[in-house]
Amino acid sequence: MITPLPHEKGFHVSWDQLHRDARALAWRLDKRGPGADGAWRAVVAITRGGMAPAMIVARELDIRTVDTISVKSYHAGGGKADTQREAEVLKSPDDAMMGDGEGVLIVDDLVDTGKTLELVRQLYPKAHFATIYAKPKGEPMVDTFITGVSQDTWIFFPWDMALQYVEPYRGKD
Ligand SMILES: O=P(O)(O)OC[C@H]1O[C@H](OP(=O)(O)OP(=O)(O)O)[C@H](O)[C@@H]1O
Ligand SMILES: Nc1nc2[nH]cnc2c(=O)[nH]1
Ligand SMILES: [Mg+2]
Repeated sequence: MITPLPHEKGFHVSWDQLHRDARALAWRLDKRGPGADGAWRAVVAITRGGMAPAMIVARELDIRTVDTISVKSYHAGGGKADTQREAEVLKSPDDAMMGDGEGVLIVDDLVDTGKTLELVRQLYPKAHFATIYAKPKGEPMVDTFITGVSQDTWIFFPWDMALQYVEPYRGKD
């Protein structure tokens, strides 16, 4: 996990916005599969952030075969922001279903440095990689995305946030 602290800007995504963007991603992918009919064989979510987007994409495209891959990323040099990021697979999707990934849509919420997708791409080179959001460093790793944000932006997802009271701008003295 990269901490949000060094980031200049925050991009706050509501459930409503996420739903609309995930639908836009699904519509962009519709009939773009490798087969003659353009259908996709399966959707694979990169947990955990890819699960809600993958569910929405699978629903829009009427895909019932859904699996997950769990990737944990960490800083190789002990958690410092300037150290190399590494990634490791903790749980794999069904091997027989995946093959080399052809016809499979692999979905994540965002690509940042691209380390997570780089690892999954090595395993399933023929899969199609889709994210809702993408930062410039990670863009070469993703085939389809909806919204680009700058590298110094931290994206806040609705599952990481809660509504809370804020003091009025003109408070009592
Ligand atoms: O392009 P990268 O630099 O690899 O970063 C992108 C990944 O980081 C976040 O997941 P995280 O590993 O924090 O786990 P989570 O999905 O369980 O929140 C995000 O959901 C992406 O999967
Ligand atoms: N929530 C969240 N997780 C991330 N993991 C890597 N980059 C980000 C980001 O911008 N937001
Ligand atoms: Mg993730």
